[in-house]
Formats: sequence, structure tokens, C-alpha cells
Amino acid sequence: MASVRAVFGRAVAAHREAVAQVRAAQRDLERHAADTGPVDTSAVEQTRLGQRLAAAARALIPGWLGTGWDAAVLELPVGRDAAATGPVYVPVGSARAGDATFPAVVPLLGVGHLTVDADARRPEVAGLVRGVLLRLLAACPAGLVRVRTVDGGAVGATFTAFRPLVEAGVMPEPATDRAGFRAVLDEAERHVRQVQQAVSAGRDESAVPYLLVVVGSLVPDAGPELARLRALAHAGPAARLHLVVAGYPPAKGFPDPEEPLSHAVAVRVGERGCRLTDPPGAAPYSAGGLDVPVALAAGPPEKLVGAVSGRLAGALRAAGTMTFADLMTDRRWPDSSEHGLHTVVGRDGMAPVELAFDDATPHWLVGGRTGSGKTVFLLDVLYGLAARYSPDELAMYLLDFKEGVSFTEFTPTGSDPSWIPHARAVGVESDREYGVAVLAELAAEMGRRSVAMKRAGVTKLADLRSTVDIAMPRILAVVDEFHVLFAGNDALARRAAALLEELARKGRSYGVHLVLASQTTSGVEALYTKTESIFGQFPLRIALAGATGVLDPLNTAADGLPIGTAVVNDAGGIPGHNRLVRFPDAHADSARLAWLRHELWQARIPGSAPPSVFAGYAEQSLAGDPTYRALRPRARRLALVGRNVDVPSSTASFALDASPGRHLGVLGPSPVGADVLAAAAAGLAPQYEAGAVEFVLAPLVAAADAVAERAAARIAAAGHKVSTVDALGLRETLRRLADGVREVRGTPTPTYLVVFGMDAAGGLLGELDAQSRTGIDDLRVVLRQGPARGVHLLGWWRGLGRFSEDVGGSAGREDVACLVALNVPGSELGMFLGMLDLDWHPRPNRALLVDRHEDRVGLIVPFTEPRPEGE
Ligand SMILES: Nc1ncnc2c1ncn2[C@@H]1O[C@H](COP(=O)(O)OP(=O)(O)OP(=O)(O)O)[C@@H](O)[C@H]1O
Repeated sequence: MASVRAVFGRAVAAHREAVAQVRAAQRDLERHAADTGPVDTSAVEQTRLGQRLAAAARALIPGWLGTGWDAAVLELPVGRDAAATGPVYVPVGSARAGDATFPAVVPLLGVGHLTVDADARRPEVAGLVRGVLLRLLAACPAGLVRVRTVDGGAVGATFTAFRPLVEAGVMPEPATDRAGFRAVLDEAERHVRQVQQAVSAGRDESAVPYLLVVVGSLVPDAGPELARLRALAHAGPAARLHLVVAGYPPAKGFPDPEEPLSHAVAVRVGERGCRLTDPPGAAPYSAGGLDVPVALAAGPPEKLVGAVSGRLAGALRAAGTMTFADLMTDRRWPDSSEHGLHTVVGRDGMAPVELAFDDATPHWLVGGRTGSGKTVFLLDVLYGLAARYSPDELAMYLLDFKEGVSFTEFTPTGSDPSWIPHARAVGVESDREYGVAVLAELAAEMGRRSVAMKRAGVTKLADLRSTVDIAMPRILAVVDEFHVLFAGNDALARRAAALLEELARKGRSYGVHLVLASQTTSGVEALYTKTESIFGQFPLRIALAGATGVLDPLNTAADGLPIGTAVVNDAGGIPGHNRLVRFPDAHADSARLAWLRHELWQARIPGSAPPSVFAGYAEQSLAGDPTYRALRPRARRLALVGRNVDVPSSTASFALDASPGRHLGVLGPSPVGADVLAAAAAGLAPQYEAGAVEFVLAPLVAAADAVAERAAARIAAAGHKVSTVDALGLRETLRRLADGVREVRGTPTPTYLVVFGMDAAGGLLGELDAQSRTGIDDLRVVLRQGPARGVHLLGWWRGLGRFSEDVGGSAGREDVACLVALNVPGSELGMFLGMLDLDWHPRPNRALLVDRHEDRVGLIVPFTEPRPEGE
């Protein structure tokens, strides 16, 4: 195309020469006014010059750019006559030199704008506008130009023939009123900013499609908008924005009507032909515009425009079928996240749509009914980002609250050891508590970042990263079905709302970005009602099929959306700011997905850890616990009871030290109680040197027999003495231990008394013995004095009432300070513990851990034992 520019330059020079010659000829004519003889020489020369101009101009407008409007035009191939780097010229009419006619061409894409001082209500101007638009659409490769049209004076009629392109989603309906015009200007301004940012970040701006705004006629009352139009004209060519404005300057009733648009060739329509001002740049037509009148070119017949638009729409639809590969980059991890995160999410018409997490759109809100492709859209975004930014630039926290497998592919699985190295924590079928733990972790990270920023004297991540050599990735937290966080309207919901609010408000500065997704209106409404003040922090709205509540109630753009499409709105969902985006089905290309995941995994920093994974449905066992597997003899012994519902899924344990009351009580009728107790006992065994501790197991209920037997075997394998007793044996053991701790009969060996179904011995322990002591008396001695002598009780009570009686009611509740509550109603437990605000709703595979001494209450996944077949 550079050679075309050179050709144009030569053509202009030739034109100037022609004009000079015409003037010289005119002077000759005047000087020899009396001479009636013909001036053949100059006429021939003019014709020759005209012919040269015609040849030069035609070279600038190959194929569709210069074609006539006969039926043969339909045979021309589309998308071949213009390049992404410009310049692209279009003819506006023809001029004469001598007997020759030559096209008057103006540079548009890559160079400047075009204005016509009459609007498209005049048929010849409408023809010009339609012709220019059709030429550019047909000449440019698919996706190179995005078009927005305005036609206030003719209610869009100027562009009616382009209807097939509107229906194909390639260009929206023309804006016909002031609000619509403003929305077009908003979009153009965003486009300019986006390109300016790309340029300042050193990215190749020619990858961004041109935005072409074509105004057939201005909207009435567009006074203040004209100043914006002029500013856009000024900034446009450097930012791939070009304007074709008919009816500019407006005749009257507008402020500063005469001020021309910068970088524009202005066409002045007159009685005897039109006049053109000089094009922008270094090659003017002459000293003051094109010196010869131009006859405006006839426009393409409406039928032809319709036929070509239909053909273009069909081709664009076919070529526009996106695959996952279209979202990827040629190279792995090319980008820096210093100023934000960008990724291509799909296409608007043929143009790739890039969305960002940056100062303008720090957080996104995504909605769509179930099955709308929400998961697929999120995967497109996450993989797109993971391919562009290294784990040093981007960290991901992925939370899903629904049943399903949305984010499992980011984690290692039994069949595939790879993971996405950006993923730090992944929650699948998460509990609300896990969600809150992740949000709290992110809030804590913001706190750490704020300290670093204060120290460096800056207020934004970008400034910190540009001043200090520090690895501080942007963090993206995706919360799918986030409304679950608010279910319950309880303390947890309030905490979730407060954390989300904090993250949304401050995240922009600290490089923490949120994507909240929901399939229900109520989900989105919950965010309004819970945290109304943060909604403004989510300017970017993405509405998929069936989305409600994501866009403004007056914005119906997402009604009837097909699967695979989304309305993207970066103005908080208000009408007039929509972009229709088609996104690919990541799952349809599972081989490429798997390949990408492996490639990213291979490229991870050696030794980097896989994400911590919380799978809500997964059971946890002692044997699979990393803390248990690493246990060695140690002084500070821990009873391991499960995994905390926290970000690292840490091991849930109690320190069994020498303080009174350091005993474990497992409460509730669930047979999981036996498992928890067995795990606690077996987990203590490796913490002692072989033979240094004794275990007495009392399986008093049938449900515990097999479990106790396996625990005994594990303890014995660790080299410790282990015995199994019945209820009578338990009574005897309690007497022995009570005597021992009272030093009635010497110091006892450290002993764990493990009672499965303590309540089953209730009657027996209540009986008086020969020394007028009951088993309960001995039990209480052991509870209070045992720990100092290395004696601890691990007990499972199936009923809270019996437990309460055994420890002596609320007076003795500190005597068994370590509790694991299973299916015990929260209200009863709260009453017993004197914690009236206790929030516990029993559910399968969960337990509540309470440490009275450490003031610790938390949700855990209790250890269960995989049951051998048939048990
Ligand atoms: N861009 C697309 N093109 C074609 N099919 C798609 C596209 N996106 C999603 N689908 C298909 O739509 C179906 C639903 O997708 P997806 O699982 O992402 O929906 P969802 O909204 O997350 O649903 P749910 O909330 O029930 O999990 C899938 O079968 C998927 O293959």
C-alpha cells in the first residue's frame, strides 16, 4: 500500500501541474482575446493530463473501491482490495480536464474523514454515502471495519438497503435520535481510548479494527454532541476511527456551524458541481482544494446494495464461525498486566472483541440462564488470559457454587496430572464458608499490597510495578453462582457481602478483579439489595441467553439471544451501549484445550505448587491427609479430625496439651462420629516414639466395632500398646486412670482412652462402686486432671444431652474443650455452649469444630474412612 501512496502523491503532483497548465492556458486566452483561432495545444495537453490523472486515481481505488455499479460488480471478490494498515481511498465523483474525465478520490481509512455539507435527504448525497460505505465494506477483509450509522434526518432510511448486515449482527440499527447518537459517540470515544492505550502499552494497533462512523444526516438538537464529534475527528485517524458525515457543517441552529472537522476532506455541494477541500497530510490537491468542480458519483442502486449486503452477511456469518483457536495468541505469555488484563472473548460481526480488566472496567457481572453457555464463556475468558499472561502476571481464584465441574479442568485429576499454573485456589461445588474464606484471603492480600504501596508512596498497582521491581500479579477472582453466598440472610451472608464490597471498591487500585456470574435474576438482585453501593463498580455487564437483571430493565438487547452469543455492555447495562458478541464453544475443541493446558503446565516455574482445591462433594480421609503423612514423634501432639473449609484445605486439629479439658468430644448420632474418633486416635500414634503411649479403645456401639478394630491395628503397627475393652472394662479403666492422675497409685503412662458411644455406658457409669465413687466421678477427675499427666479422653457421644450430663452441664463445658459437632441441631449446641449466635446447620460430610479454649469455631470436612466392601 505504500506504493499506492506514492502513486497518489504522483497523481496529485500531476494534477497540480495540470492546474498550473490550465491557468497558464487561461492567461494566454485572456492575453490573446482578439485572437479567435482555436487553442488546440492546451486542450490536448489538458486531456492528456486528465488521462494521466485518471490512470493514477484508478490505481488508488482497485476492485470494489472504484468499481461502477452495474451487475458485473457482483462478480468481484470481496475483502481483497484494502489492507489493515491503510491508506484506503474512495472516489466521491468525477472531474474533467480537457476531454478526459478522472475520478476525484479522497483518502479515508488510515488517513482521515469525509464531510459533505448537504445531508442524505438529497438523493445524490445519499448515493454518495451509500456508495462509500458499500465500497469499504466490500473492499476490506472481513472484520477490518466496524460500522456505526447515524441518520437523524431520515429515520435511518439512508441505510435501509444494508438491512442484511444489521440482521447478521455485523452492524447495529442506525441511530436516529440524540440518545442513539450519543451512544455512537460514546463508543467511538471508547474505541479511541482503547487504541491509545494499546499504543502506549506498545501493542500493535493495526490488530484493532477500524471504527467507521457514517452519518447520513445529523440528529436534531445535536448541538453539544458536535463538539464531541469534532474532538473525535481530531483524535480519530491516529486511533483507527474514521468519520463520513453528511450534513456537516450543519446549516443553522448549531453552535460553531462553520468549524470544519479536522483531518477531513470537505465536499461543498454547489449548483454547478461540488468543491473539495484538500485532504489531510502532506499531499494537498493544490493550494486551496481541488481546483475543478466535481460531479458527485451516482450511488449504487438500492437493489444492488441489498444484494451485496446479503452476500457480505452470508460470507461474514460463515467466516465468523469462531473456534477456540481464534481466542489464542501466536506466542505464549506475550503480555504484561501492569496496566490491566486484556483478552479476546469473541467477535462482533467479524471484528475480534477484546475486553479488559482495567481502570475503566475493573470488574464484570455475567448473567445467563442455566445452559446459556455461561461456563463456556468463562472458560473462554480464563484460557484466553492464561495464554496471554504468565503466572507472574496473573493469579486466578475460581469459585463455583453449583453442582457441576466448571473449573475442575484447572486442577490435576486422576486421569490428567496437569493444571493451569495461574490457578491458586479452585472451589468446585463450594460451601459458602469456603467462598468467604477465599474472599477474606483476597481482602488480606489487598491489605498486604496496600502496605507495599504506602511504602513506595504510590496508590495504584501500575505505579508500584513501574517504580519497584516487585512480582505482584493481578488477581482475577471468578465467582460462579455468587448469589449462593447470600443465601441464608445470616452472619455469613453479611460477611460475604461486606467482603465483596471491599474487594469491588478497592480491587481496582490493588489489581484485584472480580467476575461475578449468576443464572438467576434473584442472584443479581441479591447483589443489589445486599450491597447496592457496589453495583456501580461493575460497569461491564455481559448478558447471555435468558439473562435477567444484568442489563438495565429498559435494555432488552439480550431478549431471545441464541446460545453462543452475549450482549456486552460497558456502561452498567444502559441501552445504547450494547455490543453483540459471538463466542466460541471451548469444549468443542477439547483436544486444543488439553494441549494448551499441558503447554502452560509444562511452562510453569519448576516446583510451583498445584492450586489448592476444595471439592465440596469430596470426602476426606486421614490416610490422604498431608499433615498425617508427614507426622513424626513430637512434643506438641495434635488430634487430627478433618480438613478445614479454608483456602489451603488445612488439616483440622486440636492440640492435646497438658491444660485441663484438652479432650475431644465428638457429638451427634451420625456414624461418622466413629470415623472421626478413629482418625483422631490413629493420627496420634505416629506422634509418639514406639511404645511411649498406651491406647484403650472402648467400642460400645455395634456401628463402631469394625472402625475401632482397624484403628487398633494402625496404632499397634506404630508400636504402641493397645487394648480393647467393653463397658465394664471402661469403668475399670476410668477408675485406674483417675487413681493414676490423683497419684493414688503412681503416675500413669500417657494414655488415650477412646470411647465409641460413651452414652451407651451411661447407666453403668452412674452406679456407685465400693469406694462410693461413680464412673462419672472418675471421668470428671480424668477430664480435669488427666491432661497434666498425659491422659486424654477421645469420646463420641451420640446425643448432646448425655454429653452435657456426663461433663456436668454448663459448669463442666470447659472440661471437654475440643468438640466436633455432627448432626446436632445448631440451636441446641449454641444453647449448651452459651453461644447464642452460633451458626450451624448440620449437613452431610460437614462438621463444626469448636475449641472452647482457643475461641475457635469453624466448618470442617470430617475424616471418614472408606468402608471396605460389604461393611
Ligand atoms: N459458543 C457456543 N457455541 C455453541 N454451543 C455452545 C456455546 N457455548 C455453550 N454451548 C453449549 O451450550 C451448552 C451449555 O453450556 P454451559 O455448560 O456453558 O452452560 P451454563 O450456562 O454454564 O449452564 P449451567 O449453568 O447449567 O452449567 C453446552 O452443551 C455447550 O456446549
